[in-house]
Amino acid sequence: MTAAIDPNPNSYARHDLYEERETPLAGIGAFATVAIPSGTRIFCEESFVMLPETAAHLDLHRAVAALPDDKRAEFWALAASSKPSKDVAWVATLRACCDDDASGAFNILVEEYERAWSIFETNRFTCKSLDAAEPSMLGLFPRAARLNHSCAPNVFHRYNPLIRRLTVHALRDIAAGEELLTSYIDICHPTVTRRQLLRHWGFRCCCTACDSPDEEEDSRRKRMEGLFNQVINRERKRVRNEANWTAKDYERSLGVVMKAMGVLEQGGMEETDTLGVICVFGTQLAGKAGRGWEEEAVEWAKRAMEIDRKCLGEDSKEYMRAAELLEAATRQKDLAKL
Ligand SMILES: C[S@@+](CC[C@H](N)C(=O)[O-])C[C@H]1O[C@@H](n2cnc3c(N)ncnc32)[C@H](O)[C@@H]1O
Repeated sequence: MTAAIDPNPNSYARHDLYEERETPLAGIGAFATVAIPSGTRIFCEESFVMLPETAAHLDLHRAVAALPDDKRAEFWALAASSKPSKDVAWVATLRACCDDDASGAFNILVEEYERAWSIFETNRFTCKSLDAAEPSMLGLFPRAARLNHSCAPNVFHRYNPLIRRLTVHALRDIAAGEELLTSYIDICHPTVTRRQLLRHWGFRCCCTACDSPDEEEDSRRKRMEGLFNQVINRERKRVRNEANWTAKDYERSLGVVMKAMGVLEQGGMEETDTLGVICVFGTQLAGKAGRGWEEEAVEWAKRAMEIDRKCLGEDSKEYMRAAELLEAATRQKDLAKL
């Protein structure tokens, strides 16, 4: 089953659902101007700078210099909060390219390169290619760059390589006036780990999850991290050792999947990097486990499809894959191959 892809790129842009404005403590943010129902594609946009993960200061500066004037101005207006890189080899390379390095002009130039790098590090999004074997790229998206972070986000972002755009979807119903908040990191970590990861962006998160007085909030994420790792490790083991994997082994894996789903649902963490992935594993394992698990396979495939539709849209490869899984689970055929 494949979803129709809109050939008109302009129809991807939505300007009617939110506005950008200053927040009291987190610079500029994006705020809903109307009620936004769960699953709405709030906006979707092309990158204006896209570089390989291995790119460095000089590559970035070259890419920015090549932008048209309005885009270049947009780049320099973005927030710059990341700390300078420890890598300084590029300074010597830059010096070698400059005619006159005796004056203060060179220092000013270095500062400009450092600011560009800080803007890039503060605002870039990982863009995975269609082919999982291809290395990821890092992209800048001017609208998404204004989304602030929360560890209990109400929107979900993901680069969609099929339409070559970053999409932003509502994870739940959002009221007019609410700030749109995405998560810069995997939300299935305990607070102490999330704080470390968020140091990259130079702020201390005070979201409802980080500042929750409820200790259960943190222990749920610790449990989730452990269960998610268990599911992944058991899957790796199964793939290496599929011929010897017994019905008992499948049942054990499915037990961990069900526990993980329970914890995620309890915590309202219904997004595709967590619950969506778990539902796909559940469907595949139930399909391979065979007798007695058929109905679960269908239910989990439906859940995966729902979550991928909500977080990514019907034009995503994840949604299309979940639809294929549902079809196979419903027909009780070919599931073992997926
Ligand atoms: C991608 S930008 C987001 C937009 C930014 N606020 C702006 O003014 O353009 C990331 C930066 O926003 C700020 N920021 C994002 N989320 C925040 C939060 N929850 N609390 C405080 N600052 C935050 C940090 O300075 C961070 O490095």
